[in-house]
Amino acid sequence: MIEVKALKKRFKLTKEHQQKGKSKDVREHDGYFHSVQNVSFSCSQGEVLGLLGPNGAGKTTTLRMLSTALTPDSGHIHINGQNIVKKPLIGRKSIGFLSGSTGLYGRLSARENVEYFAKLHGLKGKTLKLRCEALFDMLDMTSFLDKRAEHLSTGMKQKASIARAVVHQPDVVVLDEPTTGLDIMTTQTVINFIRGLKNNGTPVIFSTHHLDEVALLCDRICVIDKGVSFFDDSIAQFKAQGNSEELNQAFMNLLQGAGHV
Ligand SMILES: Nc1ncnc2c1ncn2[C@@H]1O[C@H](COP(=O)(O)OP(=O)(O)OP(=O)(O)O)[C@@H](O)[C@H]1O
Repeated sequence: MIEVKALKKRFKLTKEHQQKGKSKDVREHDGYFHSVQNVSFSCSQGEVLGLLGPNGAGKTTTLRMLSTALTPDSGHIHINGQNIVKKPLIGRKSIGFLSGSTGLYGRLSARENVEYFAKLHGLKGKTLKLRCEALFDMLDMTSFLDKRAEHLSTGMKQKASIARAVVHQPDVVVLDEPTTGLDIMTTQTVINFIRGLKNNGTPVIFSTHHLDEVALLCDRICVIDKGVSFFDDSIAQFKAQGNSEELNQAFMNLLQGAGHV
């Protein structure tokens, strides 16, 4: 289980970043951009949580704190009771993180990339081979395993990046917009893969702008805007914010209710 409480992260503003005039974001003050101001949510065994919010809401900044790439200014992130803000090494072992950038080594093949990260996580021998082969199969990667990463298509790179992120069988999987830019077939493979993680009991948190994927996968929803989470509840409660099964309406109603549009 992962519990996130009252996360905050601000960035020091350089002269180039400072905006002038009325269009200035309310989060820009005191020489800082307060990207994440108060974000809380939780996700238990076997649940999938969708992190929703308009562009610039603070989703990626939040997920980068979960991955330990960024240190929160304040707040807590507990995985199975361990505070990973205080113990980032435990966090790195416990979380599988897919970021927006692929992070693959261009000169290594897809197979070599995944096996390399498996070795970094201490896997070896038959265990490493079996784990990698299982992932290659689940993500339908066999046709391009020996191609260099720099020559792979967007979808192939994304599959290799996902395999790389989860090769160590992390306790929690965090995916930043995992299907952005993918074709229909590849999107379906990724959706099936997330379902497989859920069925194995792994909590999955993913950010997305695609509400059709939310309807297919999510048990819980967290909505954030302007760096603040103002909804963290079940998919049933999320749907209840609209008049029908139409999730777009629920999303817009929530943003309007919170005074964000
Ligand atoms: N290093 C930084 N310095 C200054 N501002 C930053 C920095 N990183 C992020 N921000 C700002 O924080 C805000 C939140 O960005 P973030 O990437 O987390 O949003 P997002 O919800 O993931 O957006 P999108 O849906 O467009 O990907 C943005 O306004 C962004 O410009």
